[in-house]
Amino acid sequence: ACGGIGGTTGGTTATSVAQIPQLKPDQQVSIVFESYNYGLAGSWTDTFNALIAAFSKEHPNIKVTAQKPQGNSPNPATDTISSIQNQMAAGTPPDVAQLGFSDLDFTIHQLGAKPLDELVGKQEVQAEFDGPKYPYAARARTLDDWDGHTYGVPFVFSTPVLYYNASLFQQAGLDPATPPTTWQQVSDAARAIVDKTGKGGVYIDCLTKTAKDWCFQSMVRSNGGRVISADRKTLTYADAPAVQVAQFGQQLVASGVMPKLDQKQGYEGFARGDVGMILETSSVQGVFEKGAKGKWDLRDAQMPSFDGKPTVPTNSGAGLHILSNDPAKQRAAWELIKFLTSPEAFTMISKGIGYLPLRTGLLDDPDGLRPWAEQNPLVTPNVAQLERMEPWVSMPGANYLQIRDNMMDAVESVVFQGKDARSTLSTAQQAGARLLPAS
Ligand SMILES: O=P(O)(O)OC[C@H](O)CO
Repeated sequence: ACGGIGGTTGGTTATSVAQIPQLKPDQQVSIVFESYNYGLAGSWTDTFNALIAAFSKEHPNIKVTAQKPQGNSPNPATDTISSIQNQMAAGTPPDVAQLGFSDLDFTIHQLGAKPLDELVGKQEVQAEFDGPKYPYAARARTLDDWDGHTYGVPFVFSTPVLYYNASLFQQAGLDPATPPTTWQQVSDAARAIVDKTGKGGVYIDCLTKTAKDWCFQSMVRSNGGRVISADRKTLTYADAPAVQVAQFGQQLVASGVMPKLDQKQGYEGFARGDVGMILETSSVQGVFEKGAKGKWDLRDAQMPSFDGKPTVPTNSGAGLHILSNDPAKQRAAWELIKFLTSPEAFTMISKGIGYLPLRTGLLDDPDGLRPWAEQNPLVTPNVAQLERMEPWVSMPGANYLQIRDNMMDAVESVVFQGKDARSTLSTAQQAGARLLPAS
């Protein structure tokens, strides 16, 4: 029987590991922590440096060496797995790593992430999620579960948020108090922005290989389909709902309201005030706030719907996983994980970067994040979507990345190069189907 969000696909799952001892008060331990949030200067790196400094103060016996994934992809979050594999081949993997939910199947079955409930015991895992004060949001706490075990602690993520430039709305004669709620309204607003201001209309950061597939999955589900069947055995991204999403993106580009930009150009352009709207992860909210400060009015809204069909927000982001085989390092890694997911840490992460505070009770507490949230309403649409969020589903098997990348390459070529949607997605899907694990 399968738990989590899908079936296992073979590999090397540990089913029984010994519970690790506590560290002695004077026991010195060094661990390596790898996070893609070290891959972008500014709000990401600053916040993570502050987090590790605060942890080191609380745990002077644990020395943390923090590093970004090896590689030079424009999106450091796409370098994580090859980085771990290279270090594993060299015999020196990091002890604790922040790995994407899209990589979960592979992380468990090929990278050998440890089942935390066996490492530290079920009760301690439960206590971590319940917290003494602010429990994890219900939709967040099981994202790294599989087959009845907890292989990671969900850490940083967002749902798809529609950020918009209220100053450009005003210049275009649009009402910034009523942002678009449907994709048709987005298209119309984008047209007005292009025509009246000469700026870009909208950038949907869900339609390229670099964006990965978290919010493409969300858009397709919001149009009544899926990219892979619920049992993760059949690819379904050449079905009508996905084809229509790709065609919609293509029309936006062809009509000149979505600029032909890659991911980095897209979010940097929006931060500069050169694009009216962007569908984006809140991981770059700090970049937008910095760009907007003193120059233009940054606001946001929930993701738009297709003609009023209910939206299905999915999550981006990553969880924290223990890869070390050494009991002392495993315990030190667990201490780091507990700290990084503490109320104190989520307060720093939400304020500094913009990711969701997964201990959502913080937002209701006058001594927690409530005063900040009242001054910073950008968090509100994201938190509302968290309540009905569905998991970002990882593709199955050892070829999962190739399956995902083939799909997103096909989507990208439809949207940005004008390829025929139906035939392009069908051809890619047939190739992807051959890469699925035999079952
Ligand atoms: O998945 P997130 O939300 O952590 O964001 C990382 C993105 O890939 C940045 O573009």
